[in-house]
Amino acid sequence: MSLLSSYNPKPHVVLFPFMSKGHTIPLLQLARLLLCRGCALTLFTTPENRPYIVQSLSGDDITIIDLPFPGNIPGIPPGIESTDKLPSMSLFFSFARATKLMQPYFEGALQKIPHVTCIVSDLFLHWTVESAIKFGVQQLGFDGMSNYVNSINRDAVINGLLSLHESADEPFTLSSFPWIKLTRNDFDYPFNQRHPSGPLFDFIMEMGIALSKSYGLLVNSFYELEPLYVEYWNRESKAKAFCVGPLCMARPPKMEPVLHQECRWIKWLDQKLAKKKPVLYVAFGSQAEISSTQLTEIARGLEESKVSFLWVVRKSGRELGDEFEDRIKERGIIVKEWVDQKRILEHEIVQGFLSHCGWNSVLESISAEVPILAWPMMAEQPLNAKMVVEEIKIGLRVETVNGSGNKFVQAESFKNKVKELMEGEKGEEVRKKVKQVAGPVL
Ligand SMILES: O=c1ccn([C@@H]2O[C@H](COP(=O)(O)OP(=O)(O)O[C@H]3O[C@H](CO)[C@@H](O)[C@H](O)[C@H]3O)[C@@H](O)[C@H]2O)c(=O)[nH]1
Repeated sequence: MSLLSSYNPKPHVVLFPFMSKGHTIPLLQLARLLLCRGCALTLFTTPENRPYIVQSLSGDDITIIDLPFPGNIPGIPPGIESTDKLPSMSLFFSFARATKLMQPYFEGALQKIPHVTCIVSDLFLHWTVESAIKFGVQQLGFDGMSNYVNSINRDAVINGLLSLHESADEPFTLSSFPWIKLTRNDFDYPFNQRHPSGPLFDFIMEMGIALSKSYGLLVNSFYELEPLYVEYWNRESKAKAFCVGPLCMARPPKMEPVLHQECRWIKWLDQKLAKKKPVLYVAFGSQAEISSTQLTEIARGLEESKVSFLWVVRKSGRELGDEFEDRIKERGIIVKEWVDQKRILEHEIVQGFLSHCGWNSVLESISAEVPILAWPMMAEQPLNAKMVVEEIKIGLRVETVNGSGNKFVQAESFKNKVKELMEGEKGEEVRKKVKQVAGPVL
């Protein structure tokens, strides 16, 4: 073969998503956009994640390469290669740190790919930046969070705001955004500590150092949603933010329409539409851990609200009691399978979303013009909830017992807030607002 015939004129992007649904899904959506724009792609994953990738992406211009996921990691059972399958989210850090053992395999494979234009990899895979430097290729980071959250984190850390007060409940004001008041409880471990330290802290610092060596940060957001925060980030940070979202607006995979017709929950939504009964969608992402006691409170709150609801329960559902489904069957449906969340949110009859405020869920809700009832649980979700409720005003928030440090919510708060969102004046206000906010992307 001549040199000329082996030369591929298409830009060739290497994508490496972190093995977590909330991180993989948006990068697969980005992959579809890049394919539509004529790029060739190589996507790295692991054997257990391959089927999910294959069902979401196909075509002549995409190569999928499996790298072995490290074995013998204490606490992580063999075959568990995605964070949503971990026996406990307390293993998240061990899982993320273990990925560094994939570096030699990644570099071995990279060596065989000619003409790589750039590498897009998750910040959790921070070691990929070193690989990119070795191969003389530009790398762009992806962290799946908003500019609002990235900017708040930066402002709080750089200005030492997290160590101001002894109590994690004591409010402080951000230096660059004085209208934002936070407490340390709004941050996840280790940043909810007055003097964060330890292996997880070191890991996050490594991510920061890697980002400073990146060409930039791809952000799943759009400028009009958070202009102040995009501008702040791009003024202050070496790695510039490129807003490429909302990625959920990317063309869905071809197989999805077939699935829709077969889903009992879509048929159920169609029936509610025929009866003009607005539905609240209830779902908490791919990895939230909810205790049985808390599930019971949600169930009672939903039942007593008398609102129609579709609830995706990631557990067996047995915790809800045998008669629960019978009692609510006129008004509610419980789904234990993986659903097409975007499709549900886009259903005309879905008019509210009780959400943990994972960033993908927030963007999917905005794109579908559905207001949110926010119940953040972990990671940056409390900050996303703050943005949803106080900054862009497209949602309400449930009340936790005993203030911000505790995430437990009683049935009464669920009931009252669900009614407020679906039937009250405040619900109407946020419903109007979300349509305005969605304007630029629709
Ligand atoms: O049955 C399901 C369940 C989930 N999803 C999709 O899975 C994604 C879930 O992402 P997200 O809403 O962001 O929640 P998490 O899975 O909790 O996401 C993690 O990753 C996000 C992006 O970094 C962070 O914002 C969250 O805090 C973190 O928990 C969304 O696209 C959903 O549409 C489905 O399609 N079907």
